[in-house]
Amino acid sequence: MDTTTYDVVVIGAGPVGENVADRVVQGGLSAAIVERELVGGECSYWACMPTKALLRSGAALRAAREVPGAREAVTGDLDVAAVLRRRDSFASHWQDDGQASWLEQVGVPLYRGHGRIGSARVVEVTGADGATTTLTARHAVVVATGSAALVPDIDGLRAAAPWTSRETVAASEVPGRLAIIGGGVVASEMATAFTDLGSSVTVLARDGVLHLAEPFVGERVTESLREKGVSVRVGTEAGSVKRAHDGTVAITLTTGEQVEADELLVAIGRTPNTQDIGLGTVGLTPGAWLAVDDTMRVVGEGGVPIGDGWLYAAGDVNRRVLLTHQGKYQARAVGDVIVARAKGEAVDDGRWGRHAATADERAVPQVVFTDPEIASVGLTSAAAEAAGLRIRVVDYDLAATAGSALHAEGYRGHARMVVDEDRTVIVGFTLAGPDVADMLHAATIAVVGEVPLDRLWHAVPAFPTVSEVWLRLLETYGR
Ligand SMILES: Cc1cc2nc3c(=O)[nH]c(=O)nc-3n(C[C@H](O)[C@H](O)[C@H](O)COP(=O)(O)OP(=O)(O)OC[C@H]3O[C@@H](n4cnc5c(N)ncnc54)[C@H](O)[C@@H]3O)c2cc1C
Ligand SMILES: NC(=O)c1ccc[n+]([C@@H]2O[C@H](COP(=O)([O-])OP(=O)(O)OC[C@H]3O[C@@H](n4cnc5c(N)ncnc54)[C@H](O)[C@@H]3O)[C@@H](O)[C@H]2O)c1
Repeated sequence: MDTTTYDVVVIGAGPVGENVADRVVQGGLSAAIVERELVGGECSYWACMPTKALLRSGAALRAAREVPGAREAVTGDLDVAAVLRRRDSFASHWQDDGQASWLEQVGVPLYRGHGRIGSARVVEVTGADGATTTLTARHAVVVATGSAALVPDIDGLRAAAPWTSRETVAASEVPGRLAIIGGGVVASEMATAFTDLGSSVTVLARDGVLHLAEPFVGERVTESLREKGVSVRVGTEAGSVKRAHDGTVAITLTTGEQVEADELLVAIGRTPNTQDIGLGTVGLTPGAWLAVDDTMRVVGEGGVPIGDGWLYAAGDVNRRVLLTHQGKYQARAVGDVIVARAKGEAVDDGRWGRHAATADERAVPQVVFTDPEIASVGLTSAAAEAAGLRIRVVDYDLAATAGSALHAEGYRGHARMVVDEDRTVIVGFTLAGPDVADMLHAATIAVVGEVPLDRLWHAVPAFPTVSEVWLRLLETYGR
């Protein structure tokens, strides 16, 4: 048995683990990383990148069809094989050499195998050959093991071999009929992608489509999916599932109705990858999400850090925000705080401090790549009210901007800004419309910077762009 010591040991080389290790090394400490599957994690091979590659061709074709002049040049439909090839290339053909060599370049040794906490500051790595390597951390162990698709206990579901996001994103063929359980982000994006690719899609959205967003979001995405021929069944729940010998999947709803499909995607949320990482050795429950303090130290009962604070958790596994960019933001804070503590430097963990992931609470940006695109940051009006803020909601029709008319014929879109009336700052912003994704960062800056509306009047949007909606929202609010 081989034993090696580093300042920091990171379990999981997804986008978050990679960034923690890099940050630690940039801070002058040594770090090793453990990965049981592919360096790059879910995001690179089965999530962010390949899903967006699947969606982009359909969006580009729609965009061309909405502009006279370009429309006439479009003579056919999507080339499905070419879309899948592009997806394969964005998933690096499920090979991680590129990301593994990046680790080498930044000076982070990679241990391939399954990592488990053996005791305080000790990680046991079991390789594919069954051999175990023991890694000891002088300062910290960081759990960045991410999450996996949650498969509910529906009668017959597991036996029917449903697709999770992984099989869907990596599909080599487009099913004729695709049923989806769930109405969240994965369900909405995959319903859009597979409809574009030619599947006949049914969405079983128990709680509605994107129901946690501003209400106009779910309405517009549902309307657009239905216009494309998707059967969106809101308020319906699967009671049982059975796959016949010919491969057909029959989903019996709790109402007794039946939906048939060739494949069934289950997209009802995530479960943490903590079942088998040795949590029992530190008094935590295997399979649980890891609760953390403001500097991402894992805490047990009563919010007290484990041991002397040597165990950290970042990314999906701590359940704060299940998004790559936000996990990487946590990774930067975690890497820096571990270095600061190791060197005996001051820890800056106050609100908006260098070592705290404050934006996780009130300023999370997200883009959902549906048609229309949804871009949001901060609190929805409902969440702001629930948080006890005195708010004013300001709405504007994106189609009423000069830029939108130029952008596409029949442009449909909407913007909402949620203003905290006591401080006259924006606490939430949501956009729905074609190509709104890249307009989001302006809103994120306004929310994080807590820029007073009076000052925003001096941020003049260029004419004629869709971003002129900023001026229109201020005018609607009044000066
Ligand atoms: C279909 C889909 C689409 C998405 N699209 C987006 C998007 O467009 N934008 C966005 O921001 N987010 C998106 N997300 C979310 C994003 O994928 C996650 O938030 C992100 O991958 C989390 O990163 P992570 O490093 O915490 O975990 P992961 O990416 O899950 O990486 C964890 C790594 O740890 C490894 N691991 C686990 N256990 C062990 C162990 N015991 N030993 C060794 N290694 C281990 C895993 O193999 C994995 O490589 C999407 C998610 C899904 C499912
Ligand atoms: N573009 C992006 O940013 C992007 C894209 C895809 C995924 N993601 C991330 O991946 C995570 C997982 O996505 P997701 O769509 O699986 O989860 P989600 O939490 O977004 O949505 C889950 C949906 O399933 C429904 N649901 C829950 N339990 C159910 C049940 N038993 N039966 C029927 N419906 C049920 C919920 O009402 C909800 O609509 C998200 O948290 C998201 O942050 C992000």
